[in-house]
Amino acid sequence: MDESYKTIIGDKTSEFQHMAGSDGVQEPRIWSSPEGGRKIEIGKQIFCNRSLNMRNILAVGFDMDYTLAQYIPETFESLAYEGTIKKLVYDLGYPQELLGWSFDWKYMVRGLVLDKKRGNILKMDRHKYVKVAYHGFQEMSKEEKVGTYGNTLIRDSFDEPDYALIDTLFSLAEAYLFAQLVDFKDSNPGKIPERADYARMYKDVRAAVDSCHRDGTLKQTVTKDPRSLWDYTNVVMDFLCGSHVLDSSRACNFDWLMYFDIVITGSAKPGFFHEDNRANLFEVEPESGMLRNTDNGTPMPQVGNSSPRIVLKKSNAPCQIFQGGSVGHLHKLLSIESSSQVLYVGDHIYGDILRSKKVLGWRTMLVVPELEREVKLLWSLRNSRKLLRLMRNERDQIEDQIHHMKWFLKFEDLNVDQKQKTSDGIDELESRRDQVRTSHQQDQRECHQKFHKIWGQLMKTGYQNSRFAHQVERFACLYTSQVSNLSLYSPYKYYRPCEDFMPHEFDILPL
Ligand SMILES: Nc1nc2c(ncn2[C@@H]2O[C@H](COP(=O)(O)O)[C@@H](O)[C@H]2O)c(=O)[nH]1
Ligand SMILES: [Mg+2]
Repeated sequence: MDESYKTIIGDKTSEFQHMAGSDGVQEPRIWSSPEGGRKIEIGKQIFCNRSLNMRNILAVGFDMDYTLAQYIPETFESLAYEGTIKKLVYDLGYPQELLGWSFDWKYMVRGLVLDKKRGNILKMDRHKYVKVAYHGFQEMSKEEKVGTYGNTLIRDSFDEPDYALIDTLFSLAEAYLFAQLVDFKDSNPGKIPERADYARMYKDVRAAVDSCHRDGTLKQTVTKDPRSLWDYTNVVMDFLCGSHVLDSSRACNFDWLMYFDIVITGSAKPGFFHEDNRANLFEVEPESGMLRNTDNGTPMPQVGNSSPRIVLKKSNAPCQIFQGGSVGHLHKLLSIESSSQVLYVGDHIYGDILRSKKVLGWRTMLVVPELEREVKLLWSLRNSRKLLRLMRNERDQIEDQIHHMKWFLKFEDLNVDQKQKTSDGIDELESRRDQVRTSHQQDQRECHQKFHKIWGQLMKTGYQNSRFAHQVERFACLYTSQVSNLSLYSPYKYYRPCEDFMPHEFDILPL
């Protein structure tokens, strides 16, 4: 395999290697080493929204893509972008000049919402107020934004089918391409295929991206000619857990299976999480990738074939590999009695976290790779943020003073001199308030731009939590920047959330 393919998946799993050396000798795990229990650097900490005692967890499940395997977006998402453009041009009649376009992988971020009909890209707060809005790449004025989204009645929609949520890193390329097409259509209306309004363009992009995922455009670049989803999983996991070589022609030794009891590929989440999902469960024969039928999770022995259960060379621990099925099968295979005994770790707030929490009541951990940079920046900007808070308080105090003086002027029986003095005082205060307000806005904007030049801090919009942060808070029991951070904590860790604060408590309890 071409060496350049190696850069598609990041090696964020170095801690895994402390579990078993390449010679198979067990090395001390971080949590049982003397280093365990020390202060963990902020970018690698696990943050807790809901108490979770790991002693009560019987099974920990891991999603693979963008959870265990951190694809590098500048290469992996560029593949999706280029593949999508080719499909738009060659299959859907979009103009050839799209082939010369390029992808700025840093432009879009998770948590954004696409307004398909209007061609807008939005960032909103937890109350679904639109705080940042662009038409294509053109920033919308405050008036346009309020005119379009200010109506409180439409605020609780912002969901499919008219809106698309950018909630996985897989969606960055399609969001960027949508913005490019909106700009292109606005300045070249005749060049876009007939009847393609913004919503149609979105649909075309979505269909083309979907097809890139289905027809192997992406997976074939990660590993040449994967014969099945199992084959692909095997190559990626083999790379992550030891070999660091993405080579499907190399004979895999399946060593990575020693870390797992069960592997399921092609689970078709989020449908997998519905117990009434009657999807068939097949057992996978690891060497050949052949599927065997099972009877509700119990493999059905086949005449003339050996059992597909792998007995691992090193640990003698069996690991079973399946394709399809649903959560009922999984619970049965693992002898799970209560769904609160399962912790599931994933990167997709909707497909992994929200569905498994809402439908099943599994405990959840969200992997947010962006978090590492975000918390480090927060830390370095802590003094500026304190100053911002002080400026905001000063602005509020001046504003209150102005209001009082205005009422005084209006309702009290004042002589000419008193009236003049009060008016002058109001003028002075108004000019001071304007100064403070302007510098506060400027400094606040600059602070946000340090996180992202367009969209600001991932978890905030202004002073409010972003919609994305709100979802994380509601549905992820735990969240962290990468899976391997788990190895920095004891497997018996009792994760406890920090104290909740209501606005009335802030001035009473020092933070
Ligand atoms: N058919 C589509 N498949 C997609 C799309 N976006 C991602 N994917 C595939 O899903 C899995 C990753 O999901 P995960 O929850 O298991 O991490 C991987 O196989 C992707 O190729 C899509 O738009 N359409
Ligand atoms: Mg994933």
